[in-house]
Amino acid sequence: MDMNQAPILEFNKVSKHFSVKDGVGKIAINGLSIKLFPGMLVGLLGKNGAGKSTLMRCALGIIEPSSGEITTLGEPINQLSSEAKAQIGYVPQQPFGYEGFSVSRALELHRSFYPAWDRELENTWLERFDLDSKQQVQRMSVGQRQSLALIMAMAYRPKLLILDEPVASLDPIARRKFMADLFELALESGSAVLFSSHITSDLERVASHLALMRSGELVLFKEMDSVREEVKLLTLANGEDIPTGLNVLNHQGNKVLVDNFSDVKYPDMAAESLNLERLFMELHR
Ligand SMILES: Nc1ncnc2c1ncn2[C@@H]1O[C@H](COP(=O)(O)OP(=O)(O)OP(=O)(O)O)[C@@H](O)[C@H]1O
Repeated sequence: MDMNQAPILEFNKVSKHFSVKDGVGKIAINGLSIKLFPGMLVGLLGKNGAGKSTLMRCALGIIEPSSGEITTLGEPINQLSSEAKAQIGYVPQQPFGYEGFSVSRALELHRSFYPAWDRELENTWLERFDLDSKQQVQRMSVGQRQSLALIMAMAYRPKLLILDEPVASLDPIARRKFMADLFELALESGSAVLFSSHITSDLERVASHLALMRSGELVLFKEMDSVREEVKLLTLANGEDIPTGLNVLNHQGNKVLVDNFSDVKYPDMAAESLNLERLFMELHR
C-alpha cells in the first residue's frame, strides 16, 4: 500500500438521502469520509441496509450523493473521463445478463471496450473457475455467472475494483481461489479494491483494511493488523468507569467495545481480543 501516492478513491463528508413516498427520507450514508490508496484491499462489513451498496454506487457515479465530494482516480465523480471509467471494475450484487450469448462471445464483446484487456489472465481465470467458454450464459448457475462477472471486471487490471458481495454464490473452493488471486492482483497492479462480504473469515484472511459501517456511518476504518491489536472488548469491574482516551464503539452493561486499546497504556484492564464475527456481534449487541 502506498499512501504517498494520490488516493484512488476519496470520499469527503459524503451523505446520501433517499426520499421515499410517504415523505419520510432515508439517510443511507451519513457524513462519510474515506481514502483508498494503491494496494489497499478494503473489506466492507455492515448489517443489511447499513449503506454498503449505496457507498459503492456513489463511488462509481451510478447515483449522486446528496452532499459531500467524491474523487475517483483523481477526477470528480460527476465529471469522470472515459479514460478513468476504463480503469474501474465493478461487480454488482446481481450480475447482469448476456442472455443469448456464449461465454466466449460475451467475453469478446466485453473485451472490445477495454484496451488493457489481458487475454492470458482471462484464460487463467476461466480455467480456475472451471468455466466452459462454449456454454450459454443463460444456462449457467448463479455462481458460474458470478465468476464470469468477476473475470469481466478484472481481466483489464482496473485501478479501482469495486465488488459488492462478489463471492456470495461461489463454492468454498472457488471462493478461496478467487480471494487469493484478488489479493495478488491488487498488489501486483497497484490497484485499490473495495469489496463487501458477510463472510467474515474471507475478510479476515485477505483484506488489508477493514471498513465497518453502521446505519450509514463509517464507525471503523483500520488496517487489519491494528484491528487485531487495538479493537478489544473490555469488561469493567463493578463501579469502574471507562478510562479516558478510549474510543467507544459500543457499551452494554459492563462490556465496552473500543477501537484504540493499548496493553501498555491500560495494563490492568480485562481486555479480550475478538475475531471479526465476534466484533460484528459485539458492535450490534
Ligand atoms: N433507491 C433507494 N430508494 C430508497 N431507499 C434506498 C434506495 N437504495 C437504498 N435505500 C435504502 O438505503 C439503506 C442502505 O441500503 P444499501 O443497499 O446501501 O445497504 P447494504 O448495506 O448494501 O445492505 P445489504 O447488505 O442488504 O446489501 C437501506 O435502508 C435501503 O433501504
